[in-house]
Amino acid sequence: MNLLKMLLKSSRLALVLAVVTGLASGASSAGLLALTGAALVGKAQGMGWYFAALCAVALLARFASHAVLNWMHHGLVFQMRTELGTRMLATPLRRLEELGSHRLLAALTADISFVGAGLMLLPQLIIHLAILIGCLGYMAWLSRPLLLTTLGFMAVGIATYMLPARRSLGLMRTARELYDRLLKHFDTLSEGTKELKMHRERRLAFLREDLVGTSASLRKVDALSGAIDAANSSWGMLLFFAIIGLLLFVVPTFGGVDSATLTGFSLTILYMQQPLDSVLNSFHGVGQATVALGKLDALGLGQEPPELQGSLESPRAFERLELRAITHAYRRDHEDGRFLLGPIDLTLRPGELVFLVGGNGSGKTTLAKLLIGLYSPESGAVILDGKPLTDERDWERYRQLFSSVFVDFCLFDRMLGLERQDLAEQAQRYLERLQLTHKVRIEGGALSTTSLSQGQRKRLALLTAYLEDRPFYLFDEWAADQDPVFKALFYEQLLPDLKRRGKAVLVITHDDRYFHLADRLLRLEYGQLLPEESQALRPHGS
Ligand SMILES: Nc1ncnc2c1ncn2[C@@H]1O[C@H](COP(=O)(O)OP(=O)(O)OP(=O)(O)O)[C@@H](O)[C@H]1O
Repeated sequence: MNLLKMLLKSSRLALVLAVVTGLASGASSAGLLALTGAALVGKAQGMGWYFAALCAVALLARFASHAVLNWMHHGLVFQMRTELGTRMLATPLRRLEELGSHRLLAALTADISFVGAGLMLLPQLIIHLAILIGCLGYMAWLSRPLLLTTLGFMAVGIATYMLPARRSLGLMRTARELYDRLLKHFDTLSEGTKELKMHRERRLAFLREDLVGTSASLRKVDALSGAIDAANSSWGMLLFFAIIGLLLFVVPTFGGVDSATLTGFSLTILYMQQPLDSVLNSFHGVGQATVALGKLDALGLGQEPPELQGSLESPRAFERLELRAITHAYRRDHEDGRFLLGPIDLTLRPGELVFLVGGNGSGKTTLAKLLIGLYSPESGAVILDGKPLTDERDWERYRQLFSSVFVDFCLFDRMLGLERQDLAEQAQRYLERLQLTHKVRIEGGALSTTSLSQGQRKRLALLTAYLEDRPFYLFDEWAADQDPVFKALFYEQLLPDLKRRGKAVLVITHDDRYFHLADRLLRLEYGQLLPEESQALRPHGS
């Protein structure tokens, strides 16, 4: 039902067109069949032109119906891909992290294609059901008692079909869960290639227990569900031939039915074979699409709120940014493992160079994500220039204040969204400053390469941040991969330059030999911000 609603919502006109042309195709084929039947018993003299005209209508209608269906299918897949991508980006980061990339990938690939294929089946299902109803009407006109016999057989067929079909649907759900697990293994396969290659036992265990194990379970479940559907479809066809057998071999022995009626009945039933076969076979595809749609719903993706529609002017500066008693907790199954950050009170201003330090797992990155609006605080408030952020429009504008480079940064090979007159010259200047001119060129707003060492890639991420030219810069252990010379350049020249330009800069770092360069040193311990240390107490040199 969900599928039908979705289809009606997204392409009502195309659906109507597909059904109308499909019905015209079915009706003209039925007309051809009726004429053939009449001709066989010598009742269609002089109707050759009707036959030719019906052939032309059947051809055109069939072509139009398939063309509309094809166009509709690709339109729907396009629409789903676009909508899903947009909705993923409108979903809170925390939710996306909880889902994991494998589930998102499964949705973007498998679910979209199953839903697309299932939606394609629906118009055909409607057309074929209409043709079947039309045939039943014709049969009622030929002989009511024979129709009742046929309907009796059909009722047995439907009843015996439903039970295995439900089992098959259950198996499809299991298969879909297994597919999620398989994609997680694929993730491991690509991310852990080095570790798997270097350790034979680990590799064999991974292949045997994870990849092959899940893959084999999936094959078993898929094959069983396919076999049930095939058996079901064959059972339906068997009943169908049983009806023909009954008409041809049993009914004549009772007498009372003329040969014209029997011929008409048999031909109609033969004509029903194709739509009936198609209806029976489509249950598998519709079942898969229903399961996929359920998975897409279960992702719980967000929608772009209405307040974000239309133009949105980004703030170019701020005076004072306050975090007031903000908290964040990572929820886990066991409360023992729960990490709570905050409540945190913090005020930051332009022109300040602030270092955020603390042990591994003390909450620095979490605080950074809260600060720049990637996570929403569970309690407390973020106040920008005296005004607390309330709706999504406030938060979206707020996020435009920041340029950030996280540890797991993404390097875009094009300067997306950075159209400016002097972009190329500026980028060239920064490339020189970052000592990358011998490696990378900017060509038509794109980087000539991103295949570089990790330290060089981080410098390119810094280049993008420079070009964004926003009022607040956040670096999460940026210098960790830099050589000592460039590390010194970063702390002693690049950061002070940003400060001189009036930028607020927050640097997450473990490099204690540079702590003395910060205006303020914030220290986190087990999710709590310690009282700020005075300049005199800071380590100077390691
Ligand atoms: N995605 C997540 N899901 C659940 N818990 C998380 C997640 N990310 C972090 N945590 C937990 O939150 C705590 C703080 O993590 P966070 O990454 O903020 O620490 P950090 O101070 O930046 O550490 P490091 O110096 O190692 O980068 C950790 O104890 C970690 O277990």
